[in-house]
Amino acid sequence: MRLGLTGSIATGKSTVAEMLKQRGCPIIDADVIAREVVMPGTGTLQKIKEHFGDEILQEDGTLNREKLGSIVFENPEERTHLNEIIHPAIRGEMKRQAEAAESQGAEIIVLDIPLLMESKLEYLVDKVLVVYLPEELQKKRLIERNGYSEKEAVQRISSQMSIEEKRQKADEIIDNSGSIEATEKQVKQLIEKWEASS
Ligand SMILES: CC(C)(COP(=O)(O)OP(=O)(O)OC[C@H]1O[C@@H](n2cnc3c(N)ncnc32)[C@H](O)[C@@H]1O)[C@@H](O)C(=O)NCCC(=O)NCCS
Ligand SMILES: Nc1ncnc2c1ncn2[C@@H]1O[C@H](COP(=O)(O)OP(=O)(O)OP(=O)(O)O)[C@@H](O)[C@H]1O
Repeated sequence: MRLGLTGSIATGKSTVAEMLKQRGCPIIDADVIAREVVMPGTGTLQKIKEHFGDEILQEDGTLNREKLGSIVFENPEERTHLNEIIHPAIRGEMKRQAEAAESQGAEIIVLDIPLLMESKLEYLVDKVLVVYLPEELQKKRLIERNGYSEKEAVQRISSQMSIEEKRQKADEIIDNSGSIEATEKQVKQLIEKWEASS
């Protein structure tokens, strides 16, 4: 089964992915792939440079992520443009890795995709699991983790579909507003449920 793991920024996807990994599920991480597909020498990085200009690269030729982030999170049109450049490469690589994990006999394969719903990628997976937090707590954890100002945090949160809407569209929900142990318990119960039904 291909499980789409999603949520919104800082709701706890990586935390839950790590728990699923500990229980033996292979994880395919869209954020990691998003970094790989813009390595120096890739066609994707070339296209980003053509659109955003040479200033978007650092002196060593790698992408200046902070600078690109500050452009695309302030400007929805630029964000759409970046998505059009980078998302096809991410999708292709995710599919390739999922097929490889399946051919090695994995039963539950986790595709960790922050923008699964925004990018309409439900077709890539069999079930969607949303890691949920009320928005106020999401903002608090984001500010604590990244040291963002209130404005930077709100800009990033509002550049995604709201977590309430994602929760309504989910097949399964993990509520990560409690302790790590409480989240761990929900992960365990879900795995047991899937294993019993397979
Ligand atoms: C703009 C970039 C360079 C900023 O890099 P930075 O290192 O600061 O952030 P990072 O990649 O760790 O992303 C952090 C979180 O921001 C959110 N996010 C990233 N890209 C987007 C986007 N295009 N739209 C909305 N939210 C986004 C996601 O929740 C993600 O988990 C980078 O996020 C990027 O290349 N984005 C486009 C690729 C993409 O859509 N990635 C999301 C996974 S599919
Ligand atoms: N149950 C919890 N209690 C307290 N803090 C938590 C809990 N779960 C996660 N966190 C913390 O909240 C922050 C966000 O969690 P995490 O990095 O897993 O989110 P994410 O959804 O993967 O984020 P992103 O979308 O940015 O990749 C981290 O600093 C993490 O340590």
